[in-house]
Amino acid sequence: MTDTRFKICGLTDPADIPAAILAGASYLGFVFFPKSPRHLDIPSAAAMAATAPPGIMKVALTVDADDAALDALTEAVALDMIQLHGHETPERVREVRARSGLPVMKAVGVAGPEDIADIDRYAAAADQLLIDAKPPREAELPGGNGLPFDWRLIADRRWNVPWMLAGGLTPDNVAEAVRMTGTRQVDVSSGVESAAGVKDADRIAAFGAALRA
Ligand SMILES: O=C(O)c1ccccc1NCC(=O)[C@H](O)[C@H](O)COP(=O)(O)O
Repeated sequence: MTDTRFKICGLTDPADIPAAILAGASYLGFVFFPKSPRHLDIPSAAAMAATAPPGIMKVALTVDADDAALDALTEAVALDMIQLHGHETPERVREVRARSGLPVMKAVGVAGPEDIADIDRYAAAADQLLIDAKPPREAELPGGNGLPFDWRLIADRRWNVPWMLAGGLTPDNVAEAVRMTGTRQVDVSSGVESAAGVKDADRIAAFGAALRA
């Protein structure tokens, strides 16, 4: 399992960056969604991203952002990828890629077999997919809810773009998730936190170790 790449999403403290790097993360995720406990303002994100070593993908997560918001982000923060975590259509995914000049990862929520067709639809438009648990109807946040979905739904599926498994992953269950789905990449947020929006360096290290075990 040593080649499983991972993203630590929702970094809020400058100290989260060395913790994620030390654990072996390939991607660092910054959330731009004011309702989230992980929301960052642009100057804070720019300062944090500037401390990341070369070769680590710095990903901005946005939710149904308009062009002006995306332009403000991409002008100020040294980014390598944009993650769209709202109701963006495949056409909007293509627009964001063309406008930003950055690769785009589209999050697709899965709750049941009826959601698998959506993954196929977005695979034709995005550079990467993030296959996440669909948020419960009453959830305040479209992601970062610490909920897994039934991994058997995607166990035998492959797409023609790179994809990441997300949703409720923890140091304790990530090895099983990789085994069941065959994914080469995973994403975690609340599973490596001590409280909402507060990353825990020991849990980040344990997550990386679980993928190397
Ligand atoms: O993390 C957030 O606060 C967030 C807010 C708005 C949209 C998406 C959000 N997170 C999305 C992610 O990429 C998470 O890492 C992914 O949903 C997995 O989260 P978790 O189940 O907590 O590991």
